[in-house]
Amino acid sequence: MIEIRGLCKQFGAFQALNSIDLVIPKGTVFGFVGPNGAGKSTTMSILATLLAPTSGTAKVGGCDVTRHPKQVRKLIGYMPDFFGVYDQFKATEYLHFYGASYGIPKAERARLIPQLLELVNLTDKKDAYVDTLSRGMKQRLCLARCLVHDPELLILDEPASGLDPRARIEMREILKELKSMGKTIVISSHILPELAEMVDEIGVIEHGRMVAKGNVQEIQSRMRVKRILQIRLAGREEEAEQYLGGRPFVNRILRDGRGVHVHFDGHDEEQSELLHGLIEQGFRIISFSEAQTNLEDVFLEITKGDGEGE
Ligand SMILES: Nc1ncnc2c1ncn2[C@@H]1O[C@H](COP(=O)(O)OP(=O)(O)OP(=O)(O)O)[C@@H](O)[C@H]1O
Repeated sequence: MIEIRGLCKQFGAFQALNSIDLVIPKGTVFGFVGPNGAGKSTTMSILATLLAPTSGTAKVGGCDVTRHPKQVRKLIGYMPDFFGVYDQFKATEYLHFYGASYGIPKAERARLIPQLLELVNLTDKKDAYVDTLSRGMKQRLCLARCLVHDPELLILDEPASGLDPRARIEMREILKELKSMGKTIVISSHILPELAEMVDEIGVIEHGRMVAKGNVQEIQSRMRVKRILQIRLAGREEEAEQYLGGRPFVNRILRDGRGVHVHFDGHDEEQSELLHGLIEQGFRIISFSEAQTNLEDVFLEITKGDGEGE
C-alpha cells in the first residue's frame, strides 16, 4: 500500500527526513513513533500529497505522490495533528460538506453519513453544532470526515493526542473496527503502550532517520531492553537467589511471596541460558515468565541517541 524509497526532506539547511525507506503492505496497521520533531508529521504530509519531497520517492497504492497526487488523494483519508473543524456546522452538515467536496452525490451522502456517525459513536450528536462537541468527539468527527470517500489507507497523525483515557479507549476501539474492515492504517502517537496493543508493526523515527522497524515483539527481542523475569520455584528460593545473583546480565533480584523477580538485560538466547542453568542446578521450577516490557521502554532504549537499534 505504501512504498517509500530514499525519502529526504529539507527545510532550508535543515534535514528533516534523511533517506527513509519503508514498505507497508495492504491491511497493515503501522505505528509510527518517535520523539517530538523526529519527522513523523513530515513523512505523513508527504504521503498525504501536501508536501513535496526534496528527493526520493513515495508511492501509495502504486501511485507516486508527486506525479499523481489526485489519484493518491482518492486512496487516502488524512487526519492531521491539528483539526480544523468548522464550528458553525452541525455534525451532519460537516460530513455533508466533506462528502460533497469529494463529489459524493447527495442521496448517497444521506445514506452514508448516519453509518459514519454510528461508526464513530456520534449518532446522538448528529444535530449538535461542532463547537459544542468535546475534544474527543471532535477528533472522532474528524475521523469520520476522513472516511467519507471510503479510502483504502488512513493516515492518522496523533489521533489520540490530548484525549483523556476514556476518549483514547473509544478511539482505539474505532481503529480496531477499521482494521477489521481491512483498511491499512498508519498512525503516529506518543502514547506508545496503546499503540503496541493495536499495531501490527512499528517504525521508530529519530532525527529524520528510521532507527528501527518490524513487529513489536521482534523489536523488543532485538533490543537489550531491561526485562523482569518472574520465577516460581518449588522450594530452595534463597539458594536460587544466590545462584541467580552470580549469573551474567542479572542486575537485581527481588523475592516476595509470589516468587523471585530478576531484573535482566540480556537477549533471548541469554535468557534461555539462564533457565537452562537453573534446571541444570536441579532447581524445581514451577514457572519462568517474562513480565511484559512495554513499548515505552523499547522506545527509550532505541532513541537514546546511539542509533544502536539500526
Ligand atoms: N515547514 C517547515 N519549515 C521548517 N522546518 C520544519 C517545517 N516543518 C517541520 N519542520 C521541522 O522538521 C522537523 C520534523 O518535524 P515533524 O513535524 O515532522 O516532527 P514530528 O515527528 O511530527 O514531531 P511532533 O511529534 O512534535 O509532531 C522538526 O525539527 C520541525 O521543526
